[in-house]
Amino acid sequence: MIRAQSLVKDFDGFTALDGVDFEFDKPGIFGIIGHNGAGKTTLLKIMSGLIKPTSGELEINGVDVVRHPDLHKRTLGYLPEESRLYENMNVWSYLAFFGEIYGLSDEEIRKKSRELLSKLKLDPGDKKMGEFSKGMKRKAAIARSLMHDPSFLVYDEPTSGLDPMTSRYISEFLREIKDEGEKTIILSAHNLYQVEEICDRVLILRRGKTLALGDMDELRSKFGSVSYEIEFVLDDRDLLEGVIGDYSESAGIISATVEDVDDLSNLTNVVAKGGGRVKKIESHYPSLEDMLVMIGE
Ligand SMILES: Nc1ncnc2c1ncn2[C@@H]1O[C@H](COP(=O)(O)OP(=O)(O)OP(=O)(O)O)[C@@H](O)[C@H]1O
Repeated sequence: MIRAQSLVKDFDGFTALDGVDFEFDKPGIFGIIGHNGAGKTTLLKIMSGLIKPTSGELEINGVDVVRHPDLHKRTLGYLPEESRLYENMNVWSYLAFFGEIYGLSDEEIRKKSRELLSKLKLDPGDKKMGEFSKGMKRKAAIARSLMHDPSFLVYDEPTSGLDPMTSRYISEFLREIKDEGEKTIILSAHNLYQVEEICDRVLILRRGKTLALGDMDELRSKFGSVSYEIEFVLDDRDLLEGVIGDYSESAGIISATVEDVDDLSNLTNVVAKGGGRVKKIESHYPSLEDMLVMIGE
């Protein structure tokens, strides 16, 4: 359970977060999105106990994170936007190093490292981490964040800069963690398709303020309704007068977008009565990307 109330963060007179409130009350994935500079990393750092808010309250799983960040860190796995890896180490020593910091036994370290590298499909061979690809580095950092089996994960842009295959693999990995039903994952991302796919609840930040908060259905109803794309054939174009506005035509097929379900029904009646035929109707919901474009910088 996360409860954030009126979180404010000032950096030398610049307000990066300006009174952010939200709650997330179950295991699952909570996404934070917004344009560059919206305050995502600042919020994630506060949620990790790495920096303190200038004012406001934050409680995570019963711990007052503002006053007791160290208590919170025991159950936290944090993935920064850019992880500093130990270039000359191999990944086994790297995971062992962090395993020891977390107080794991040698046996636990070996078991956990094997399990995580296999789940993440990270096969390091005899490469040092400095020789890893970006995707391998990200996977190593994710494995490190999970060594002590934390219940709360804070991931800052887990798939940024990765190719679509690796990005997809990491999304699937996060979804599997979510399906186990024991961990809460807070992530920020610019890959909005990924956020739509895996997040249960999304916070949209704009210049440090909450612009919207909800699951995808709630956000869609806030940012606009469904529209319908229709394709049909109809010989007598005069029948369309006053029924639809703009339409385009290619190889005898007419395409139009209709915003209202009654207008759609009216149009399909006109097409049927005029001896035409509807070939396709598709519903179009606003995506998170559409929403971010709508809200502007
Ligand atoms: N330590 C700092 N000192 C001064 N200003 C800061 C500091 N950290 C962040 N900021 C400012 O706070 C604002 C929010 O930054 P933040 O990194 O949280 O944004 P973001 O949403 O994560 O951006 P991006 O998508 O580009 O990573 C920015 O204007 C940034 O310059």
